[in-house]
Amino acid sequence: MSVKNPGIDLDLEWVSKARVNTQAVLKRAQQVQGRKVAKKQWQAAWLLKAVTCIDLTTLSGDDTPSNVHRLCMKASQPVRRDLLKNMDMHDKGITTAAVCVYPSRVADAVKSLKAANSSLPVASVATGFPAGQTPLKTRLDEVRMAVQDGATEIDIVINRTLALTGQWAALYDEVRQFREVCGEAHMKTILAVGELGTFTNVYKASLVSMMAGSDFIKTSTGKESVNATYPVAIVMVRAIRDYYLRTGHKVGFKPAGGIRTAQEALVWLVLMKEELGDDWLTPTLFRLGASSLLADIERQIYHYVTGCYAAYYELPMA
Ligand SMILES: O=C[C@H](O)COP(=O)(O)O
Repeated sequence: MSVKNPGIDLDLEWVSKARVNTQAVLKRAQQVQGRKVAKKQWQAAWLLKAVTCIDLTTLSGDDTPSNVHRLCMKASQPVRRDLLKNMDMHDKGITTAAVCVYPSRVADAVKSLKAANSSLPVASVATGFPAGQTPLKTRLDEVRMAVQDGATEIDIVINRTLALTGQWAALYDEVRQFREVCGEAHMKTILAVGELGTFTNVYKASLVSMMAGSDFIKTSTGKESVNATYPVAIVMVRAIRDYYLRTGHKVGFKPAGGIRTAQEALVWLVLMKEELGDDWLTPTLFRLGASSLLADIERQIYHYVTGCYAAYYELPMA
């Protein structure tokens, strides 16, 4: 990743004046979902593009060095080589964008990738993921530990209590502190939109997180009951656009949570292209956070190449 957002001073006037037109957002989301996505070889190309934007994730209580190792191997070779060869894409270095794990598993992921000679980034969730309900000192220490263990991307969660009670200055200060302890690591800020109540709150939390120096804003942890939805994405990408127009800083977007099908991945790409343009169609500014999306994408690519569907056991880790 090379794009970095230095952030700006908190502009509370901008935040307090923000309003979102719910009906317009819902209408726009419906339009995007209804778009015809590219067919045949174009669709296969778009699916490969989606693969390169995935943060391949495991965030489970039963994660171990061995399943993290498997995840890393899959991230390094996400689509079967024979399928890529058939599409003449076998020497293009196609990998996922990163692997994403809990802080305690960062060292395992770094070790596995190093042993495989892979330079794939390791992202760590942090700051009391998923609820963010631990003391600030603990949350800051967690970021420090993940960075020390080799994570070069940190997915922090915001303090929803501050957002829900309108304490935007306090939220800005916390995110700023996380930014500092991230150092050179890229920071993705998870808003947990399913717990923010209103679109206006989502827009304000997006703005404050960007002002505080987030390199990406991310919808969800995958653990809330409502995760990445298209309407909420419209609100967030428009906040990204407004922030860019006002400051000149490009901030990335990461929908995450419940994204499971190739079809959904294509809709997310269309949404990015139409709302933010081609600059946001690369892993530097767009990620799909997902634990099980890759299986369906690989299956659709298999179908494109062979004309029939693979059983899941025919595709490793599918
Ligand atoms: O950050 C990524 C999410 O936790 C993944 O959610 P998922 O398991 O629903 O794909």
